[in-house]
Order: sequence, then structure tokens, then C-alpha cells
Amino acid sequence: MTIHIGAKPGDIAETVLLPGDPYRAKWAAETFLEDVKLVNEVRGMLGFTGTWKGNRVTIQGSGMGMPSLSIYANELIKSYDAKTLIRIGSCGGMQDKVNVRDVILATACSSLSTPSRGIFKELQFAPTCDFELLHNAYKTAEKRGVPTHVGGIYSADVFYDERPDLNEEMTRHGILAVEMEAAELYILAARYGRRALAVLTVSDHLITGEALPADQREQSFGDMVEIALEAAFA
Ligand SMILES: O=P(O)(O)O[C@H]1O[C@H](CO)[C@@H](O)[C@H]1O
Ligand SMILES: O=c1cc[nH]c(=O)[nH]1
Repeated sequence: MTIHIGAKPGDIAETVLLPGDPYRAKWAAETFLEDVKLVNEVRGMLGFTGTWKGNRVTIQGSGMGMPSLSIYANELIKSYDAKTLIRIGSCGGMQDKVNVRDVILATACSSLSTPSRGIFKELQFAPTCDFELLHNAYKTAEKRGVPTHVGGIYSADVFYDERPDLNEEMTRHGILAVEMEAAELYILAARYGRRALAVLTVSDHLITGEALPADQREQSFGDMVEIALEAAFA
């Protein structure tokens, strides 16, 4: 047990999927895993462990924003020895070519700050994903015919952004989408020698204003979960 995860030693798999939303963790575990067991409900941040095609997987909610993700990723790595951590999140599209429902595989994350900023000080560290996971995820997405974009994303500190100029610069520099956790996940994976990837679904679009209707989210999010699972065990 840790301060924020009530799972017993051995309850957490080496491969962990991390949605921000704990109820997405529940839905994904019940939809895609077998022999599912609830392993964490501290603060309602649900975590489940089960099997997928015979492989043990944990799906643990990580909350919204990098400080929250940092708590769960630190405890999963240091206390439960998680080796592969894949974020399965929603994001806002930032390019015309990116459509709502598309999948984004984040190669690198730009940010204004991260919880690790205190370590890096003046250094601008470039948080990047694990290439093997990226390669596997892209092959899977291609095989499944899921519209997928590979490239840089923006990990923002705030959802209600008072700096539209920053979004404009991100768009001008080819950033595909905005979300709020992947940069710190990639930094922690780099620090502790773990594999990490963010597989994201575009739930809304900053330029067009389009948003995915609630009743159409599940199928789109399903592609993202299956791409993440295939990538982890390919
Ligand atoms: O859908 P999740 O995984 O929570 O991700 C996105 O949604 C939340 C904001 O609504 C932020 O956590 C952002 O990163
Ligand atoms: O962080 C997020 C997630 C979805 N859409 C956004 O605009 N931002």
C-alpha cells in the first residue's frame, strides 16, 4: 500500500494503463479485461487489475493535471515496480488535419512547466515516448484503420487557458493536440528507466470548436484502449 494506492504488493501488473478519469478506468477494465479485480479506490481514484489475452494489466485512474499524474506514476513505479505506463486520455485537436475521434500518438511533449521543473531549472528537457511502444501502437492503429497522427503535443497546466497566444504558437509550430499529463509521465519514465507512451483520442477541437457527443465517446475511446493494449504486448 502507498499513500494514494491501496493495492497490496503484487496486485498491480507490470503494465499499467492510465486514464485521467477513474470511471474510464472502470469502463475499460470491464470492457477489455478478464478476471477483473478492483485494486484501488483510495480517494475514488479507481484502479483495476485483470488480464488481456493472458497478459496481466492494471488500469489506474491518474486524475487531471501533471501534479496528480505524478503522484500515481511515482507510486506505481517506486512501490509497485510498474515497467510500462501508457496514458489513455482525451485531448483537444490543434491542427486542421486533426479531426475529432482521431487518435494521437505523442512522440514528445511541450509544456510551460511540469512538476519536474524544479529539478531541471534552466534546462529545457524534451520529454519523449518509448520508441518500441510508439512503433507497436502505430502498426496496430494502421492495421485497425484508425485515423492516427504521430507527433508533438502540448501538456498544459490549465484547462481554462487565459493565454490564447500560447495555443496559437503551439498550432503554428505543428503541435497536434493539447492535454494535461503526458509530459510528466514521459519525464518520470525517463528518470526511472520505464517505457511510456500517450495514446490519446481527440474529444474536441480548439480551432473548429467541434466536440465529440457523449454517446459517441465510448467507441472512439475503445480504439485508443485496444491500441494501447496491443502496443504493450506486441
Ligand atoms: O481524459 P483525460 O485522460 O482526463 O485527459 C484530458 O481531460 C482532462 C481535462 O478535461 C485532462 O486530464 C486532460 O489531459
Ligand atoms: O486537456 C484537454 C483535454 C481535452 N480538450 C482540451 O481542450 N484540453
